[in-house]
Amino acid sequence: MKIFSAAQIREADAYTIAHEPVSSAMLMERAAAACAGWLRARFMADTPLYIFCGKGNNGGDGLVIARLLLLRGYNVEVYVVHNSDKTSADRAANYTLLEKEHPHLLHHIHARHDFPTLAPGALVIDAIFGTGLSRPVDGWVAGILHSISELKDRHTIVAIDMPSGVMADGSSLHAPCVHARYTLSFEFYKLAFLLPENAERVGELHILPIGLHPTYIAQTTTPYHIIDEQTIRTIYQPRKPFSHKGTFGHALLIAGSFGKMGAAVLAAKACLRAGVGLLTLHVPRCGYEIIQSTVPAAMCVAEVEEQYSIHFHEGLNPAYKCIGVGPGIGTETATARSLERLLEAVKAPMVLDADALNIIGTYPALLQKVPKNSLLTPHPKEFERLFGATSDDFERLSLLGKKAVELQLYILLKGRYTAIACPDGAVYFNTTGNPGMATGGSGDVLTGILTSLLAQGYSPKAAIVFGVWLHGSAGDQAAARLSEEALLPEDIIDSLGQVFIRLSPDKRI
Ligand SMILES: NC(=O)C1=CN([C@@H]2O[C@H](COP(=O)(O)OP(=O)(O)OC[C@H]3O[C@@H](n4cnc5c(N)ncnc54)[C@H](O)[C@@H]3O)[C@@H](O)[C@H]2O)[C@@H](O)CC1
Ligand SMILES: Nc1ncnc2c1ncn2[C@@H]1O[C@H](COP(=O)(O)OP(=O)(O)O)[C@@H](O)[C@H]1O
Ligand SMILES: [K+]
Repeated sequence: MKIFSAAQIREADAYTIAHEPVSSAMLMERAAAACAGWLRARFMADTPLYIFCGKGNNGGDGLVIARLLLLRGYNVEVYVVHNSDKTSADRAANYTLLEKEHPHLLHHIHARHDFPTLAPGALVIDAIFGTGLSRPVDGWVAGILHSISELKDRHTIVAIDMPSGVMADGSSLHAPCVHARYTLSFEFYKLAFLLPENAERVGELHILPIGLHPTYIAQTTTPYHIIDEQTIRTIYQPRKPFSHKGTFGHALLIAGSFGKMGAAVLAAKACLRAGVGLLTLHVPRCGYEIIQSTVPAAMCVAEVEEQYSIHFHEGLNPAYKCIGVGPGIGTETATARSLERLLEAVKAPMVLDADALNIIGTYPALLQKVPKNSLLTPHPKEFERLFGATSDDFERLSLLGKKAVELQLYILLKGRYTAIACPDGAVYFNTTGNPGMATGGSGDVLTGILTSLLAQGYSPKAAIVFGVWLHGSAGDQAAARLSEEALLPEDIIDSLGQVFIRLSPDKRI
């Protein structure tokens, strides 16, 4: 699913109007009807309802929502926020319509002191600004956005298309914005919704389809995409009946150290459950018995010492299809040296996570030695250690994309919506997963999955997109069974099977 900019959304709008028997007024009616339907399904008609409308088309949507809900007997008051002397034609037409039928329900806000006192338990609709916002809101209108946000603990705030004040394509980190409980947005995710800085503003997001033209959507390019299950189904390769363990590759995981062998166990189990044919673990001496007894399906090569030997790469088995390195390896100098030798010796794409990334953060010259098309999986702190601090999430997203292209690596940035930047400039956002996965070890599971998929022959892009989606989906299955609170990384691993079954309809029981 594509993520379009505000300008492209306007073009999609215009294209739809030009190529379908639908006018801009009808499109507004459609958008508002989708919102009114959503509201009717959740709120009773006697809920006190206050709709704040701006002077652009977002305000137009608010006026149509008011008219449609009045027809259903809702208890509506409309407040026009006079942010500008100008207005859009469709908004003006809908204002006239409402004024003719319900003049007593229309109120006007020209200054902050015009803000009303609300009845208890009210539903507040924010239709002041949508995708047309060009710069941060200031002056008394900013005060109105504050007044609405201040209501959030006592009233339910629903934003139409965007929480007012949030810009679709740029940071509004320090700008005044409405903090909504729900955002009902039309047709597309906006980039702003996917970044942590807007989490408290967007609240629970619902994307409502309004039938924008499929040809425009298919023809228009954008670097930003949402990973959807349809795409995953085209990536997933079901096993063929005559396949054997050699078909699914031999992976090597270099993970664990004294006190952190759990990371190696989790990555190994995830690697096996994600379908690898053969798995070898390379661990320090202390890890040998642990791996042999907890992951019997894996082979184990142990160092004679407690640290990683700088020569171990000389014994690398050429049969390894993919090497995953990092979870729990520590950042000792000897380990850093052995990582350097490994990066120099390996030519095929690898998976680098956790301490492998922390070591590279300390010795940045190592970045140039990482094999092209490798997968790097930093969380935000690791990302900062690798590439430096940024002042907002948009700047960080842009740095992520720039580094992936410059270094010809796949770099993901973990989070609620993990962003995967590709060497070709594309960025994929993952929407699966839940806060139950915010627990130590979840990332080790992801490393195991990615190493497994690369070893099985998935291309680096397919492996990272599929792997991140799979990890989040398994986390969702596990949370549905156990709750988010009780979820452990092992449960993500145990749920991988259910996700594979979902992807292969003929295997459903
Ligand atoms: N294709 C779509 O997605 C559709 C979009 N529609 C609605 O149309 C909206 C976009 O409408 P518009 O382009 O008219 O834009 P908006 O209504 O989002 O904003 C325009 C208004 O904001 C004012 N404004 C802009 N920046 C400002 C600032 N920094 N401070 C104060 N005032 C500022 C302008 O003067 C104007 O009054 C969407 O968000 C959506 O709600 C729907 O009506 C129909 C279909
Ligand atoms: N709130 C959340 N919503 C969705 N996914 C999450 C959330 N919190 C964490 N995750 C996922 O869990 C994983 C945590 O990885 P990481 O921080 O590296 O953990 P660790 O290093 O402890 O193993 C990431 O893949 C991340 O995307
Ligand atoms: K809005």
